[in-house]
Amino acid sequence: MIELEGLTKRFGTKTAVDHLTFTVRPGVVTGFLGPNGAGKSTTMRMMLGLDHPTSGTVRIDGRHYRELHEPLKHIGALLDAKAMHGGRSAYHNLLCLAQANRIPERRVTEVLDTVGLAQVARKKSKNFSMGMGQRLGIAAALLGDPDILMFDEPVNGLDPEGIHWIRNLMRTLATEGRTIFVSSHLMSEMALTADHLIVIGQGKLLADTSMADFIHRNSRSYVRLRSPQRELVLDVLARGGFTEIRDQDGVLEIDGASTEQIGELAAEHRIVLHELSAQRASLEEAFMRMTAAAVEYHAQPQEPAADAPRWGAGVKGA
Ligand SMILES: Nc1ncnc2c1ncn2[C@@H]1O[C@H](COP(=O)(O)OP(=O)(O)OP(=O)(O)O)[C@@H](O)[C@H]1O
Repeated sequence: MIELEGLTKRFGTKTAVDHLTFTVRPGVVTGFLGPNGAGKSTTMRMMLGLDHPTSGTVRIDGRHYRELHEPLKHIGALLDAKAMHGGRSAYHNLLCLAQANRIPERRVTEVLDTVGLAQVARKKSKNFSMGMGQRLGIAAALLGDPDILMFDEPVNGLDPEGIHWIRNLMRTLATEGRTIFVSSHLMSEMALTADHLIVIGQGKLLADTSMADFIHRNSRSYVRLRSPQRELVLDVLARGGFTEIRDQDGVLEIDGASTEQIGELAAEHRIVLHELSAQRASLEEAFMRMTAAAVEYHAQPQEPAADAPRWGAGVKGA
């Protein structure tokens, strides 16, 4: 378990992390999200004792990082995969780490097997591809067989097979009862991997909730409908009190309605439907919606294109 209480970090006048209080629990994958510059890396560095908090505390299994005896056996982390010694082989890099942390040499072979680098174990790590370097960094995190694992952007540089592999690895590690804390900018990947989310913006906590709840609270859900009797549908919907409707090239998107309500209304008026489906926003849309106000560096605002959909009451684009 990782517990943060009032964790704060200032760099001069810049407050990178602002009174963060949350707990990362075992047995689930917890995703750590935030726009660029939100303070994710700084938070992770403080969790590992690499940066000192200006105020507040981080506890790893109830203790400060510096109080941990043989820390790699408690917490393993992938922060910067390039941190390895390039002139050494993968095996030698891990062996040095194992020896410095009183970890038996057999673990080196085990973790190289786990991450799929056994065949290239004797090759110098400076010749590794980005994906292989990432796997080596993950092997280092796993070396002490820790109960807590922290991964900063673990899928960086991995190909689709590698991404699938790390997703399964994280889920398996969580199933074993470990605490898994992972940051990523790849929302589609996060949606498949994480059970719980911590979201920060400008150093502050924005959400600490389950994945399902986060998407539910921050997304727009609507009913999508296609019918050859569009005019009749619009008329019936208006009379039924459904006024939040957007027309997207003949496909109607109706807010504040359920498929049951619309389906029954259509049946009552003998309307032919070619499509009727409930739509829910993706994690990416939910994230964009929640963090819009907390993005540090906005792109220059641009005039919307003439055909861009606009929102308001009534039928749009009709
Ligand atoms: N050593 C430092 N000195 C001064 N400012 C820093 C330092 N490290 C981070 N910052 C600032 O603190 C803020 C948070 O940075 P951090 O790298 O933690 O964000 P992040 O969420 O990890 O961003 P990204 O998603 O882009 O990696 C940023 O504004 C950054 O410029």
